[in-house]
Amino acid sequence: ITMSWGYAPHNGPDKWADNFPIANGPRQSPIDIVPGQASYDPGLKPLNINYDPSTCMDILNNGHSFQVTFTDDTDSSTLRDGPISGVYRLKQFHFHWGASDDRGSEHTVAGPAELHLVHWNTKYPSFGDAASKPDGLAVVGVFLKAGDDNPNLQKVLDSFSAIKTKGKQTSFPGFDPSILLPGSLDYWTYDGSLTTPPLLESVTWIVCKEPISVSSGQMSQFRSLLFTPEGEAECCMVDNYRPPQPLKGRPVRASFQ
Ligand SMILES: CCCCCOc1ccc(S(N)(=O)=O)cc1
Ligand SMILES: [Zn+2]
Repeated sequence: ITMSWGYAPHNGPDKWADNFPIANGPRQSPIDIVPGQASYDPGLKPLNINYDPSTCMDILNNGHSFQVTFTDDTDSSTLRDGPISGVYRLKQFHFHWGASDDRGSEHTVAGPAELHLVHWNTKYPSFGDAASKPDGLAVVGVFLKAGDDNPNLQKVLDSFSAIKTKGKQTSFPGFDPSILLPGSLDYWTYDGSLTTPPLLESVTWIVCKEPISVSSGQMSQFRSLLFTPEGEAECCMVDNYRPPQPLKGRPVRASFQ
């Protein structure tokens, strides 16, 4: 029986190396970002993000998080510039969050949750192919900070009743994920990996300095999702984040002073 990885004591982050030895690799994510230790790189360009809402298709509970998936057969929703070269296409976005407002982000500047917008390098034929290349993926990370209600988030949360359990999916057309981005696109960047199995070391991480807000009530809605499929004993989808991994000498650059 193949191991089903998760976030519980028996199959969580401390056990992933058993089936995915790259978990102890040289460029694992997330990391603890220490603002004072990042080095400002004047050569870093501003992020160039262009999303077309018509590429937004559906929202899915995959048993680890929920994800909003985009059609990626054209260069309609793209990420360019910043620390990357070439054109990367938006594939999906998802979140990681905690059981309480004091934890849940993956990159630790910390907070109750973190948004990941996942893009793949169009020099490769597909996301799956790009995911195995050192320059294959670029993930934009945005911290969520406990505070005011975030109306831009509410549209996503309002779909949760249709995707409460693992495997449920519903159509989610016309959503523009750029409304989830903070006002400033100042960022830190470093070379890392997927933060869930298969933990492939193919991600250029681009972590925004400025958070977006989320209210405690909205965080409770995240926590109403389930890890478990319909008909199984209910297990709330919380604490679906990997703790920070060793930096192993990697430089962390800042796009701002
Ligand atoms: C080759 C199949 C890979 C399926 C998994 O895809 C992922 C996994 C993690 C992330 S994350 N938390 O690092 O943004 C992004 C995409
Ligand atoms: Zn993620």
